[in-house]
Amino acid sequence: MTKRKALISVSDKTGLIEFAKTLCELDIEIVSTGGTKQYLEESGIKTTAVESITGFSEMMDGRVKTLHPAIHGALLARRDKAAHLNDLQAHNIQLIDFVCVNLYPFKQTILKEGVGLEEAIENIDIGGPSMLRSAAKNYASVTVIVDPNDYPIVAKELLENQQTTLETRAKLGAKVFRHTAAYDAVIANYLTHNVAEKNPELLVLPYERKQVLRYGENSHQQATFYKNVLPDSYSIACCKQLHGKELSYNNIRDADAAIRIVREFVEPTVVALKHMNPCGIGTGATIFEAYIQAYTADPVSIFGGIVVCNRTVDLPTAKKMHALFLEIIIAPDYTAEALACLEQKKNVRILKLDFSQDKQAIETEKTGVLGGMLVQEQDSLVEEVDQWVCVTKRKPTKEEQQALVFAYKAVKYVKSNAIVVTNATQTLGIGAGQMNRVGSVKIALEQAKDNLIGAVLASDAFFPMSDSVEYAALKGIRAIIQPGGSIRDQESIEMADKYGVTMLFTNVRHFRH
Ligand SMILES: NC(=O)c1ncn([C@@H]2O[C@H](COP(=O)(O)O)[C@@H](O)[C@H]2O)c1NC=O
Repeated sequence: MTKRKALISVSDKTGLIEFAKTLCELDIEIVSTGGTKQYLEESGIKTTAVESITGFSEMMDGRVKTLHPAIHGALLARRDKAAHLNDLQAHNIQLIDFVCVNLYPFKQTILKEGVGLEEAIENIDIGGPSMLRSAAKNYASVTVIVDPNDYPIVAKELLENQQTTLETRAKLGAKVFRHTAAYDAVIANYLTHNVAEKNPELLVLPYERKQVLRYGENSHQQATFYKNVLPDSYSIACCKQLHGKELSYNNIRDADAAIRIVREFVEPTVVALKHMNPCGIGTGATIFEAYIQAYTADPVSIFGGIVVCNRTVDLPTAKKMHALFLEIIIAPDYTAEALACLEQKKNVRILKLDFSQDKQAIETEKTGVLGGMLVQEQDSLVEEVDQWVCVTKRKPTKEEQQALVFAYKAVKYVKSNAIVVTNATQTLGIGAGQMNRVGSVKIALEQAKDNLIGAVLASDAFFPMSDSVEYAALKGIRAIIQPGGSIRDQESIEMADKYGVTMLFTNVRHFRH
């Protein structure tokens, strides 16, 4: 009786020797390609060269080695169809029952420094996915392994029963199509980018599971966190957790929102955030100062919130944080004493984020809608402050100008209709997500009411009417920044002039819905 055959052709050799030894123990003949054969034989594992089956030697630098009917016929033949088996016999092809293939490292190649198109193209695997797909299509009879993590389960079943179960083969087959689809998606996106195609007719998104979450937005919703297979600018997906409970769905979204804000600032900055909106943004000469600014911006809302710092957390800052209940702290690093201080609380999630990564936001923004997905560029436009126009008689003082720059950075990250009241180093009042703009103005000013000397106000979009301007002026605001663009801008300008308030137009709107 001819031995059962396993075809092994792998780039990632993890766990291979042990698995191949198990196949030998079970008297399964191993057929392999050049590099894999050499690797196995160096460990004393005897294999048959794939060339002895195809009758062709590998050619074109490995572009063609297993692409042959003797391989694909052996994998695709239905074992329950006499006609298929007759075809095999007619061509003297023997069945292959096991396939163990993983692919040329395309992703790792394109991530290397200075890799050109030619090298990338040579790392597009063709023969490997073809074998995987043939085997996976025929999972009813063929066991296919694309992930070395699956060697143990297959080995176990073979050692116990000489064969794998249909259930396992079906799972492994489905996994293959996920892997080849994701592999092709990375290639497709790379080549699409290469030809600068901005709106391709098909969107293919390779994401890998990072974490199965305990639940989603609410405890009755299932949820999973998937991350882009290609690392992008610094993000919640790249954070390393040093301490505390597992991140939840809401934690991840909030942390993401907070990280986006801190990206905007170069100087030491702390962002405190709750429910996708900042409740305090503070800057200072040191991270301690910045934290105090963010905390005092709204000492009530920060409770149970998320704090992101863009500098190493030191002991004095950690002590202040420790005095509060915070869900998550994110920073580029922590001094040993600061970490020890924060770790006294069992549950607080302490995360480290490498801020040195490229912060240019190249990843697009994707929003799910029922039945589809919207894709847009991130709102990463850098404001050109010298293009802002003062439309009122009164011009901003130097201090007001600094505060207006700070306010306009902050308002961009507040849910529309967004209004922020700030000084030059901290938010003082934040009106978020109201259905009319004057509602947000009132909320922001009510919160800032004890700190309005020298405060400025920013709006993420134009004022449709002059009522907001009047309200702000009556409360003591002396300078306002907004995009402008309403057909009734003139009314707002006149209202500002009436109260001696400065108003700048930026001509750039920053809705955040
Ligand atoms: N061209 C082919 O027919 C072909 N057949 C298998 N491969 C790949 O070659 C790699 C293994 O090659 P080797 O055993 O020679 O080191 C595997 O990642 C496998 O997916 C091929 N390479 C690329 O397409």
